[in-house]
Amino acid sequence: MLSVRGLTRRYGDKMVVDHVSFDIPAGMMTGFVGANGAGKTTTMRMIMGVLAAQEGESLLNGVPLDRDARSRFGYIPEERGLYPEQPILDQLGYLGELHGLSRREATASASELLERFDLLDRAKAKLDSLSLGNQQRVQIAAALLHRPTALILDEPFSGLDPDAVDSMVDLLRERCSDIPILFSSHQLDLVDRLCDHLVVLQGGRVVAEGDAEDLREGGDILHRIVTVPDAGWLRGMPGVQVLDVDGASALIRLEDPSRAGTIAAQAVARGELTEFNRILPTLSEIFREATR
Ligand SMILES: Nc1ncnc2c1ncn2[C@@H]1O[C@H](COP(=O)(O)OP(=O)(O)OP(=O)(O)O)[C@@H](O)[C@H]1O
Repeated sequence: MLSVRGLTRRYGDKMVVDHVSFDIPAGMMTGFVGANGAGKTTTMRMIMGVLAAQEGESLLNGVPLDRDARSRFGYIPEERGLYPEQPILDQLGYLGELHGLSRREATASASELLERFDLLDRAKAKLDSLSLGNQQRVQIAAALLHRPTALILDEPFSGLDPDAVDSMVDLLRERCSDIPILFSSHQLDLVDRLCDHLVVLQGGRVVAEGDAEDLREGGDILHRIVTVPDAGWLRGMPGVQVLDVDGASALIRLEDPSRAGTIAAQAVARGELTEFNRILPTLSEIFREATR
């Protein structure tokens, strides 16, 4: 588990990251979301040590990160960081060496990843001769080639088409299933689909954090109820807020969710109850609620 404890950064008088603490559990994809300027990139830079924290620290399994521990991480920085005008395989080989691999190991690992992305025949090409999506794949290859102990990925999916996102996620799940992964994103549909754990930042502070299922269970739970012939009777029920009725089907919010059984029993007594489902909020809805 990677943990962030009290990380703080000001620029002049402006507090940009304000005593931020959260966990990035191993074996999970942790989504890091927040509006532009919320402080995600600044936090990730402090975790990676490329920007000094003014207060606080980051720890891996309880041990504060030092240069050595960070050199085993994989990082995609916001500004990317590969050289546009240099051949791809040369760069990856050099980077692998920086991460402690021999040149031969680095080249073998880079070639394997490039092959996986169907880019091996472009290994000698300059990075900027590739499409943006393929450049992004090379960035991912650079983050993965030394079998990292944790991944810090700043907007790794931006600019990728849906198939490319899927193949990237398959690769992450396959090769990094037991390490902490933190990725920032503005694509809430992706966050909904990919996250096992979520951290929501607003104005430099954590406003929601937790496992996806716990957050959803603790959010605004609705019920879809279908009663034949008509669900209109629910409107008069105390403790039931009817959000929408369409003939036999209604979307309701219960003031006291533990009364769901009573409502279901009344529906049965009145006629035919054909459906009664809990509808958990999506992570996008949790994000919107937390940042309202
Ligand atoms: N070097 C700097 N000097 C002054 N202010 C800075 C500096 N770097 C970042 N900031 C400010 O810190 C705030 C947080 O920026 P940061 O890039 O961390 O946010 P973010 O959540 O990653 O945003 P985005 O989603 O747009 O990438 C912003 O208001 C930004 O203008």
